[in-house]
This record gives sequence, C-alpha cells and structure tokens, in this order.
Amino acid sequence: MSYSPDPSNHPTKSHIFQTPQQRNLPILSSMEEDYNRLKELKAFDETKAGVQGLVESGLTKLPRIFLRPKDDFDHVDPSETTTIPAIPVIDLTDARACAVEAVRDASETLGFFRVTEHGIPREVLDGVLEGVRRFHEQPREVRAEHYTRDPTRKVRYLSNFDLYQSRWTNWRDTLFCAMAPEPPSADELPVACRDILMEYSKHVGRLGNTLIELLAEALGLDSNHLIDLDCAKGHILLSHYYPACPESDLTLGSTKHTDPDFLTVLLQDNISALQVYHQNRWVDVPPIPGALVVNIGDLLQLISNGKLKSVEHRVLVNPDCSRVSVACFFTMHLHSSENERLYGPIKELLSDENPPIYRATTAKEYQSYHLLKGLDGTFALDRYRL
Ligand SMILES: O=C(O)CCC(=O)C(=O)O
Ligand SMILES: [Fe+2]
Repeated sequence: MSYSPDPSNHPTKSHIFQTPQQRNLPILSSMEEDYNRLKELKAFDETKAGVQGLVESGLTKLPRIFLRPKDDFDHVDPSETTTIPAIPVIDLTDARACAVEAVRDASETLGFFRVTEHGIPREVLDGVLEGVRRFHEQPREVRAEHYTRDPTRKVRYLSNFDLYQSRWTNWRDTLFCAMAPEPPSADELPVACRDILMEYSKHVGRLGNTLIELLAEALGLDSNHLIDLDCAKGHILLSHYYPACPESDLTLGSTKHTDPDFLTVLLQDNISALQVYHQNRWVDVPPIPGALVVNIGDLLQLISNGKLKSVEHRVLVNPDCSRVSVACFFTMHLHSSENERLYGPIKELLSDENPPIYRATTAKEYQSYHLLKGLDGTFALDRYRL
C-alpha cells in the first residue's frame, strides 16, 4: 500500500505556528482533526515500511503527522550564564575508586556519562551499527515481514512505539529485540543483523553488570546489591534508524523523554544528534569513536530514592544523512515471567533525614504505564511520588 499524505494538510514552514484560520484551512472540530490524523497514522502504519519507506518513496515535504506543535518547543534562555557542561568520559580501566567517584558525580547530576576501555571490541561495535543499517536499508518488503505492534513478541520492527497515543510522530524507525534473560530464537531475529546482535548482546550484558556494580558502590552499597535485585538481568536492544529528513527543523528523531529502565547503554554512530536537558539547556552528547553513552533510567532513580538522576534527553534529525543508534535498556521484557518483582527505594539508603519519596512498583507495571502514556513530554516517575 502506498502512502500519500494530503498535500493540502502540509503547511509551509512559516505557517506551522499559525491557526487554521490564519492558514486559510477549513476549521475542523477537534474530533474531525483527530479523525483525519488517525486515518493518516493508519495509512502510514499499514505501509509497514516506516519513516524510511516515506523517504524511499521520494517524499520532500513532511506529512502533517510529523509536525512538532509549537507548544512543544522548550524554553531555552540563551542569556543564561551557566556554563554548558561536557558529558564526562570515564575510562573503565581506571582505579576502582576513581571510576566509582566519576560514576557517582555524573549520575547524581547529569544522569549521563560516556565510557571508554569498556571491553567491547571495536569490530563488534562497528559490526552492530553496520548490521542495523543493513536491516533498515534492505528492500522494504523484507523488513516489513518483521513489522508488528504485538507487545508479546520479543522481536518487532515498528515506527514510533506510541504512534497512536502521541500528539505527533517522531522521525524514527526501531527494531526492538528483547535479548535477555530469555533470548528470542535465532530465526526470530532478522537475517540482516542476527549474528551481530546476538554477539553484541553478550558483550553489552557483561558491561551492564560491571556498570551496575559500579553504581551500587557509588550509592555506598555492597557491589552486588543491585545485581541481586536483578537490575542487570534482562536487556532489550532498541536498534534505531533516523532517516535523513527533508525538513529537519520541523520535527525530531525523538521527543524529550526519560528511559523507563534501570540503565541504558547507547551505541551511536558518528552523527551528533543526542541532547541531554540540563539546567534549562540542551547539552550535546557528541559521539566519541569507540565510546559508549550510559544513562540512568527511571527505575534506578526510584530505587535510589532520587539520588541517581534519570534525565530527559531528545534526538535531533539531520537534513543530509541518516543516523543509526542502538540503545540497550537494562530491564525485563514487559511479558517476561520474571517481571513481577516489587521495586521501591532501597532500605539501606533511607533514614529519618531521607524518607522514601517514591512508592514501590513492578517493572511490568511501570513499563505498561510508560507504554500507555507514550512520549508525551511528561515524567512518568512523578506518578510514583509519595
Ligand atoms: O538514538 C539516540 O541517541 C537515543 C535513543 C534513546 O534515547 C532511546 O532509545 O531511549
Ligand atoms: Fe532514551
């Protein structure tokens, strides 16, 4: 099925902040508007070819579903005098005490850091990025075989997990693979990247354990404490593809959000597009060849009783080139049988001066809520505040 957005729906760039009256468009009731949007979303979804499918069909203007509404633009005050911090780089072969301190500093403030000397060979990192690109750039009918929104499936290719909930659509397609603790069978994984995803999963799983141990020590706990809570037991690989975007200033690759997991390890190619929100500023996270980006997820913020910070981030798109990234979410698959464990603030971290600020939840409940809510710019963890 081909997708042809209604060109009359497409405002020119200078028009996006205008009302329908100013734009000379028929004034629709909100129900009619919603209906048209739903129709366009369905037509897009049914192509099973993602945003890349639109680009392949030669699209030069953004369909209306991708337009970022005016009220989504963040207030960033250019006159602010705070210096923009660089995202720290931590060498994991440094002395343990130095690494723990650096991890603590970064996790309590920016919520993001980068790691080098992490033990994953460069050929594996390059191989994953190539494999993921191969998947997203192969003939559309081959990748369409994997396209599904069935949340029980361990492997699924789709564009925008929250396509039907969000106010606007991100310029991004994703191959979702729940790899641990129960990996999918080899034939569920797409041929284009099967072997390399399985190999990367083993390496990144080990790195996740190391990082979770460092974070436990950073919290002043025994190094096994978070491992024993199964924080690094499960992981999901989200292999993203951000096609080159003809009108890159009218949309985003990802709306600002925090991650609904314990921890994320992100492999990005050489295009700088990821930004972290810090003190009313967007801070770039430029790629360093061979390094990985690490960020604290909502569930670690919850169990550390707010000490470790899950910080908002977003992804820009590029007019000239596509970008590939692979986010490894340390958490259980929503439909894993091991997803019922209750997580609340860790008792050893609490005191009279530091009472619990969050109520306990299961990873399953938290992820279901995140899935339902979608990337709407609000902080899911606020719902769990006491
Ligand atoms: O692609 C990126 O740089 C970030 C992806 C991300 O934030 C996510 O998967 O949650
Ligand atoms: Fe994220």
